[in-house]
Amino acid sequence: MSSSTSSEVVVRTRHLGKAYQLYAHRSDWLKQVMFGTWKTYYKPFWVLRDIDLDVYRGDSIGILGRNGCGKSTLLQVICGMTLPSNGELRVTGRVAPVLALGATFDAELSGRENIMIGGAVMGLSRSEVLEKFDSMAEFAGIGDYMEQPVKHYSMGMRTRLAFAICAHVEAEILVVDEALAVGDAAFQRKCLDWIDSFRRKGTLLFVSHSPAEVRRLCNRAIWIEDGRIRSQGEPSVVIRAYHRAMAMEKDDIHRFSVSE
Ligand SMILES: Nc1ncnc2c1ncn2[C@@H]1O[C@H](COP(=O)(O)OP(=O)(O)OP(=O)(O)O)[C@@H](O)[C@H]1O
Repeated sequence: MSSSTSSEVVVRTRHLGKAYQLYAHRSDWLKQVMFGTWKTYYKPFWVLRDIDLDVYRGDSIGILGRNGCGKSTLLQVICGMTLPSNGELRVTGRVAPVLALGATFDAELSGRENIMIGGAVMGLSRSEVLEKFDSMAEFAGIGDYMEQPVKHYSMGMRTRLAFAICAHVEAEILVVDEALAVGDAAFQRKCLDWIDSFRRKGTLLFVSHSPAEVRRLCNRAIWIEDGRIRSQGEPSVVIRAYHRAMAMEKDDIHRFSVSE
């Protein structure tokens, strides 16, 4: 636990694992639905294994790891978007998941209508959403597109809308999964400034491929490899270990291709 955080654990996982069901043929899915009680028609693909994690109130945790190692899945499990396959999970407090919220937008509805629904999903009353609407619209900064169906939005505009809602729901835990990667420089700056102020009062879980961002915003880093926590602790220490492993791997690949 960092000295800047409290002793209250807001996210606790023990031996948490997540497996997806992989089917060799499409028809196997239907067979599983119909005859799954007697026979299994899929192979489990373990994406997370044995995750033991304590997140303290006030922590800002940066999650690192190569593509496909399980970072997003871990956040999705913590947000309640997908269920763990085994182990324990306890989350205390309102969670605002930026990318996950964007993924639930109804593409046929306008930005304004999605704000009304998204705000309600995040626990705001109708009058609270109406009261905060102008401020959300200003944060999103998408102008007249607020009245257009979301299906006409770019990825960056969807993320702006999702971030604007999350920034107004007074969540205790903010989950940012590479959401900044799709924003332009001005929006990234705005979000980073907002995250910077949020982390002074809330708890942050932040997936990023930018070590500089993790160093600046986080008091702890977690490096995930092949679905397991490989290392966690002070960001600069974890980042150094992660980079060293990446560099050694690059050297191995280089040696292999030279000796071929
Ligand atoms: N619904 C799903 N069904 C089957 N496999 C899945 C599903 N969602 C994710 N996966 C697999 O789980 C693994 C972990 O995915 P995840 O998105 O958590 O990785 P990540 O570390 O966030 O990667 P990235 O840095 O590329 O975003 C990947 O191999 C991915 O293909």
